[in-house]
Amino acid sequence: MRTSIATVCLSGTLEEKLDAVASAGFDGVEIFTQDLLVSPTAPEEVRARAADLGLCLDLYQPFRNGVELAPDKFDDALRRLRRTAELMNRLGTPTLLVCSNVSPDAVADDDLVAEQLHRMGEVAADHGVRLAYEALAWGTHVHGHDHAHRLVLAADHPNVGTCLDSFHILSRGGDPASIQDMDGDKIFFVQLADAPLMRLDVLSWSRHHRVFPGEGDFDLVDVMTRLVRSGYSGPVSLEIFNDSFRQADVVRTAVDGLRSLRWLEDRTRSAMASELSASPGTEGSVGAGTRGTTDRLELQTLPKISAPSGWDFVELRTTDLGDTTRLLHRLGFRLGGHHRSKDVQVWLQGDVRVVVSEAGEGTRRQPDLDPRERPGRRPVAEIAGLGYEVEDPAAAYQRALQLGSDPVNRSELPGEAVLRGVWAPDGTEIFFGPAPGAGVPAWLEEFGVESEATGFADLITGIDHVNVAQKWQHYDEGVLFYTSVLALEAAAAQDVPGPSGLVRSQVMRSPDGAVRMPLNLAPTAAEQGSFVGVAYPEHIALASTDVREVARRAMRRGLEFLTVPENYYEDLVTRFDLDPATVAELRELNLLYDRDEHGEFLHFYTRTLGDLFMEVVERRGYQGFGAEDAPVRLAAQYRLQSRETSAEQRWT
Ligand SMILES: O=C(O)c1ccc(O)c(O)c1
Ligand SMILES: [Mg+2]
Repeated sequence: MRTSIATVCLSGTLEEKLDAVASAGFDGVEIFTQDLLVSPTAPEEVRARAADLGLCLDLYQPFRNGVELAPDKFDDALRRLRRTAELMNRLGTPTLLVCSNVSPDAVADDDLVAEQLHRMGEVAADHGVRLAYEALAWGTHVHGHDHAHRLVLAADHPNVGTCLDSFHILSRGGDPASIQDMDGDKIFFVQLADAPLMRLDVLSWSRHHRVFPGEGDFDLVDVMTRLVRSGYSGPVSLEIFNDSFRQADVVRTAVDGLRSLRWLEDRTRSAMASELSASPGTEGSVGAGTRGTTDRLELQTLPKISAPSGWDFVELRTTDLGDTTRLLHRLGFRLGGHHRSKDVQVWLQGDVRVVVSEAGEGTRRQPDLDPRERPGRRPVAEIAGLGYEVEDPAAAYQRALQLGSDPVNRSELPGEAVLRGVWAPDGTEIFFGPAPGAGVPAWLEEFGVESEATGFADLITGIDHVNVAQKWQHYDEGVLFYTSVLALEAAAAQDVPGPSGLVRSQVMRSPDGAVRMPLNLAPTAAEQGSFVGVAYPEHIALASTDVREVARRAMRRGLEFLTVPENYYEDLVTRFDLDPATVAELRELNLLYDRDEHGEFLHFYTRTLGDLFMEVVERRGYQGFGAEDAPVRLAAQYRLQSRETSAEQRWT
């Protein structure tokens, strides 16, 4: 499948965009007029630069208000078209996107429109270019892909075809099924965009909220399936108008974009497996289709994976080993051992394995959280890495690389277990480990752990969820990464009110719930105005069958809890009619409480250590994540942080 991306998706100058698109590995690019006209680079130079980069200039766009015109206005449209076609010849772009008319003056007469498209086709033919007519969702009269295609067929000119854009089709509830009945050779261009479902007028929705495939709610596998059946063989291009993408790092956005297309291509190939196995093709790709076209879309596949079956380990990195390991001890963890060749410890309890390493030079995960750049701040502990148990670690690693992820290099000595990992967009190191057979994982032996059984009653049994902070620039990228690289599924997003802003929260989970990761949108300290603090802290939530006993033991061992305000407990009684003894116990142990239709939820939070805190949860059938309690936590953390910050300011 030939991949392309519109320059409008990306931040920066035209020149920066071309470089990023090429370095990400796209085959081609759509040039937006706006990007060219603000550039000092001549069209011929753009063409040469693209050729040097190995990029095809697939499309030039948009040509607006050029059709569906009153006859007295059409001559000027043809004049503009000639000028545009000349420019396209200099650029070397073969196809021009012609939008349906959005003006109140647009003409509704289909015969006239077909005739105008035919005459435009003649101008295009004179210049050796093609016109791809696209129905904008907010077009005055032409806003459906079927309608646009009927007009194209009626125009009956070899240089006039259809441009399909998934956003315009799906945002109006259009049915993509009709695509498979189109002659693929009459589809001149295809643009893909996903979007979250919203109640918003289609124009605002399209111009601000499009996202890459896999980052929203549209069924693009269905669109792709229809497209394959049509026999279309041209580029599949991304056209995403998105406020965050326009501000994010151009190279990262381009990599994210190509990841979305590769993932979609693979999903489509799987969805069409039985249909396509009937047709000849090379291994891992799809050959000629039912229409007998020799070059219908070829779909590449990725190494197959299933979602992780569990957590292998979490790795904390800290500048204060004492503080961090004390926290673990207070929660009932015991030192499992020291790594035989690295300065790393492992702490164990139940099925939970926490690797603790000391932060050294160049090991910071998020540079803006570096304590050395913030003299006077508390020592930092953070989630550095997450290990997952997967069926086939080598395949999962290969797949992640094919999806454009950067490998993590961990030095290992001969004979030591190989840790295969990649960087998540949020800076976490993601490791693929084998699903455990009998006994302890191989890597644990390097810590001198021979058996995980200890004879202690482990009150903590596993990891309930891990909450990872995402920067707003990379939130959608994070969702796609965890979807495509780990096969997690995205639940609906929620907004949690906090003192420094709404925190967007979205749970990524494996189908059986063994791995659950709420992603949280993290405003950074610098973006917080007067609020000087660390970014949104992350946390590991530990599962327990008796959270009250964990809390009691932790209290005896001196754990600093995040304290819960009395107002919260009063409200609990109002909400749930709890009896006084229960509430007294919750209060004594700093426990929070929630209930849903499935059951009850008891949990507590520790105070934040650096950029990290821990939560211990007891689910009695409950299926949520304590969203009602999160604002209480955010407010308590905010108060502590501003108190600590102002104390520091007094001291410095
Ligand atoms: O928002 C627009 O105007 C616009 C322009 C060109 C397109 O291809 C499109 O899908 C939307
Ligand atoms: Mg479009």
